[in-house]
Amino acid sequence: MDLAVESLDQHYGSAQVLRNVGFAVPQGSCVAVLGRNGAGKSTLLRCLMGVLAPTSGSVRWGGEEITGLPSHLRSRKGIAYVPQGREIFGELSVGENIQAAARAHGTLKDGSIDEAVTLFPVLKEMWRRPGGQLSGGQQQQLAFARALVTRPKLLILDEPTEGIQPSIVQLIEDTIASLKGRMSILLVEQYLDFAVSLADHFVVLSRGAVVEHGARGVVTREQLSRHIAV
Ligand SMILES: Nc1ncnc2c1ncn2[C@@H]1O[C@H](COP(=O)(O)OP(=O)(O)OP(=O)(O)O)[C@@H](O)[C@H]1O
Repeated sequence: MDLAVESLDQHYGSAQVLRNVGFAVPQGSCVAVLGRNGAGKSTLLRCLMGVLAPTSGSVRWGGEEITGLPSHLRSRKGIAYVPQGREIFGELSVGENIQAAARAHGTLKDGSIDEAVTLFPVLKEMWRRPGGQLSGGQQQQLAFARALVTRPKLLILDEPTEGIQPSIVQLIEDTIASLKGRMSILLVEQYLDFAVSLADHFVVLSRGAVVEHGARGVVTREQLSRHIAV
């Protein structure tokens, strides 16, 4: 299933934050959305997940219009979201965090939890520990596991390297690489090297507008970094 975003506009009050944004995530591909702080990346993802209603424009998933669909129905349709800051339940244990996600998606007893924990063995070791006591990297792995137990067709990742120590960045990169092809991935990043090593296609946002886009091998690193470097 393809995700197609067309002519998306978003305002916060009188401030326009997204301007005529359009791009696609073809089935099985990995698309990176790049841009500086404040470029509108998180706002775009909130519109894609139904957390915010765009002022205008459309989002289609497998050809179906989902622009007005609430978040929980988007996730039912196979779209999973790992938000910036991860938003895990700090009071709940690692196991409870993962089980709650699987229960909500009806995948509690179909092996999805074992599959997700196999990817992140540290979560097995920390199973009874409150999520709030994990390190940033461990919380990121927990957030990934929570998304993966829903067996998504599209995984949306908002800055997965933010606040993560270098050794875990490599693990997250390897994990995303291993998921490529099994599901579509929409990766929002500020860290160019990370995005370049994973994505097939790049979309660069600046002040809410798409200022560059292109496939790996077509768009150059200079074109990508021009709008990202401070
Ligand atoms: N709730 C809000 N109300 C008003 N303005 C907002 C709100 N959320 C974000 N903004 C503004 O919208 C613009 C885009 O913010 P957004 O968080 O989408 O950017 P971003 O590219 O994700 O940045 P970052 O990398 O810092 O997360 C910024 O100027 C920001 O200050």
